[in-house]
Amino acid sequence: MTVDALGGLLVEHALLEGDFVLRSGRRSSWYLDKYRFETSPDLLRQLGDRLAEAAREVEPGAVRLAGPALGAVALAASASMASGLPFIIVRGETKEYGTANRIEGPFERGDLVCLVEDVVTSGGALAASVSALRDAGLIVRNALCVVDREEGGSDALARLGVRLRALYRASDLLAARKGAAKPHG
Ligand SMILES: O=P(O)(O)OC[C@H]1O[C@H](OP(=O)(O)OP(=O)(O)O)[C@H](O)[C@@H]1O
Ligand SMILES: O=C(O)c1cc(=O)[nH]c(=O)[nH]1
Repeated sequence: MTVDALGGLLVEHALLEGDFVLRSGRRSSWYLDKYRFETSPDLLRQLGDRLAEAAREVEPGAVRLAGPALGAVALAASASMASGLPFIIVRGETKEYGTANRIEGPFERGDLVCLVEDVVTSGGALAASVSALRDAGLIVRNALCVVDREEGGSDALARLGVRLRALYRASDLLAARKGAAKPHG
């Protein structure tokens, strides 16, 4: 499948129009519902293949992928299967019982990881994951996402010393949507 064809399927399956409050508190007239593409086995496989390829390019020395919960876990799992790299899961909050982990899955201090995210808007969610990973002694220099909404996330991450590579820019997806977005609700 070509990059453009996969982008078209993301729009077809997941682009919603309406009035949405985003994680950052901003409002938007559109929303890319990642769970609509991550729950499709064909799309998940295709995205995992592309994220694995991108991880090899941007961080060839990575020994693990890292997926922030919840949305990026399926993507990290798919990219892990495609690349053979193990992955870890970054919780939003430390678990309050059992292992009391913030980061799930085995790792060693000093491991170089490549972050995998679904959608980046302000970069706030990824910045929190970068802090959690660095606090645990992991090295993070690169992050991948499926869609960069181009609303400051890349610059915010750059200020933390993390480069963001997106499979798709929102402006390209929106330009190609040709009325494919679904009304929400
Ligand atoms: O770049 P930001 O401004 O931080 O916004 C993007 C983040 O917000 C969404 O997560 P959401 O809060 O929907 O969490 P979920 O993965 O738990 O569903 C999205 O999946 C990113 O993680
Ligand atoms: O910024 C967000 O919260 C956000 C935007 C978007 O398009 N999709 C999503 O899952 N989250």
